[in-house]
Amino acid sequence: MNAVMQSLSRGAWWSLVRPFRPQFIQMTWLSLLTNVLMLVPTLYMLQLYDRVMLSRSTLTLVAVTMLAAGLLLLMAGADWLRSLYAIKTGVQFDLTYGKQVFAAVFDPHHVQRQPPAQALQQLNAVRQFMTGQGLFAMLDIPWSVVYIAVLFTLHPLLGGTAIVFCLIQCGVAVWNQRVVAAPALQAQVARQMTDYFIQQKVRHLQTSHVLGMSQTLRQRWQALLSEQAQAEHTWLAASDRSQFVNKWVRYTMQSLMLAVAAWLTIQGQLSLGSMIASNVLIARALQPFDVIVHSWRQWLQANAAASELQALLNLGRIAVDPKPAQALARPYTLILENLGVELQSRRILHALNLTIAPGRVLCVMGPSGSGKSTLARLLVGVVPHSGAYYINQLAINAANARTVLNSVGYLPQQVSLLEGTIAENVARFGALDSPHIIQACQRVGLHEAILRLPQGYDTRLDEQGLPLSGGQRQLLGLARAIYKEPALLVLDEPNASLDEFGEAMLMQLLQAFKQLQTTIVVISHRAGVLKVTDDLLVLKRGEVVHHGPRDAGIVYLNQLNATAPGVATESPCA
Ligand SMILES: Nc1ncnc2c1ncn2[C@@H]1O[C@H](COP(=O)(O)OP(=O)(O)OP(=O)(O)O)[C@@H](O)[C@H]1O
Repeated sequence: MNAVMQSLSRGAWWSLVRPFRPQFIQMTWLSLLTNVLMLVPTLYMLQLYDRVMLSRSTLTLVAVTMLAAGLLLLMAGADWLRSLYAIKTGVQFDLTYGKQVFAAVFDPHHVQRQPPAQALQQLNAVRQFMTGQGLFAMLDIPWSVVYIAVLFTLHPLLGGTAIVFCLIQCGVAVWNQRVVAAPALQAQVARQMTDYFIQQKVRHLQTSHVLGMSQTLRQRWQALLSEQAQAEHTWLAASDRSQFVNKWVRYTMQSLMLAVAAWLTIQGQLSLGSMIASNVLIARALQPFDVIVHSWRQWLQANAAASELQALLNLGRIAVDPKPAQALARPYTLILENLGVELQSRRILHALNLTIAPGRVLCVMGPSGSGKSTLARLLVGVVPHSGAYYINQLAINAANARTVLNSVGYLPQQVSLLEGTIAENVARFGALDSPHIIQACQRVGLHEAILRLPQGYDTRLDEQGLPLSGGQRQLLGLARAIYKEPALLVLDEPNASLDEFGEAMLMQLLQAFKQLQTTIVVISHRAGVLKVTDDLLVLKRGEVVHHGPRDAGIVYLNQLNATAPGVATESPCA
């Protein structure tokens, strides 16, 4: 919690809103107009008491009233225009930062400091403050000076008293910030932690229930909830206390101002009209401070959100709109030179030197945790590395992988289907190219099963891939990988959930893609894949312990299994 609070930097808010300076300047001008025109009711009142009442002229009354009504209409127009500008600026803010936040949240090379939904909520918090009353109050503060100047023209004592009252109101605002800031942030962080806990755990509802974890999870959640309730109670109590003090100070000051004006009137130094006008003027002068005190909570949230957002945007230094993919000519030859991968300060892959040729199937085997999946992710460009990785002599790195790898099919170990229709998932959420979608599903033997679903290819999947079975989800992941015949196909445990028919289909598929000169890398614990394998790579603790043609590899694996069982779960010769 402390870390989050320490990360707050004062400059974050301004650096986020700085691009919108022109709009703020326009709003400031409109604020000037609104605030100057807000003097109209006061001046009107003065005219009525000090001129119309004395002259008893109906014509003057009508003329002054019409002038005041016209000016008030202008004031309402300026205020309305200011609100419109604020709304427009909010939309521009969303358009400017929305894309960047999305890109940063979806950048696989950065460890996320927060869940995606939270980043978007933070964007909302900053935008809401930018377009709300709190910001207008800040723009109005300089015009309090104008009201004080008018009070000075009525009587220097009134002006002096107003300055003292404004300073007191500022003091209350600063005290308010001191009292409320820390509990507000603690409450916000506590709420985020509770929400995050629920979001994460509810995904595995059934497993938690069956394994008897529900009760322990509930206890943990209750502990978090009670922390949140405690933090919110502290915050709301501090906030209510400060609002009460603020209200008391404000009303007392307004009454005192009236008392000073009344005393000056008794002394014959002030007219009756000026006495009433002074009460209106001090209310106007203090109003922005009052709104700021009330909006303090919102301001703190927006400021904290701005700091978190800025940190996120600095992390995600990736192109928001990547350049179109460079056309890498098929087929792909992959070359890894002295390539290493380090994740969270641990060496996962060591000095790999490999050439992976097209039109051949490379099978990667090795014990659990030996780095197979990391190698797969590296080949599809989502893992930063040292050393060199080339495709057809073009160097691939974490920064350019997205724009360079234009034809990749990847099936991760956890299939990771997205919420959406079957067709959308196969087409990778791009334009729905029905012939290719159907072709991919036919190739993996899923087409008939999809047609048997009431809504066929339009069946919606949830984020766990339901209503498809485990094997069907894996086949759908495979269909998504082979969609539009990629030049590079990386399959991580593609047969883990497949029955013998599924496995036979997979062999046929790999044969077919070999004919298309596809570069194929398959990670598997199961020996079945070896039937279509050309080359075998064996990893152990992140190092290549064997790389070469399949048959020599099988001899090596058999020897290894005899001395250290478990390199391949099944015996390759079985
Ligand atoms: N994002 C990560 N951050 C830190 N360490 C990681 C990360 N991903 C993987 N590792 C570590 O890298 C090592 C290799 O993991 P990897 O998933 O590549 O192994 P694997 O050979 O595919 O294992 P399995 O056969 O069990 O799937 C493991 O020790 C794992 O803890």
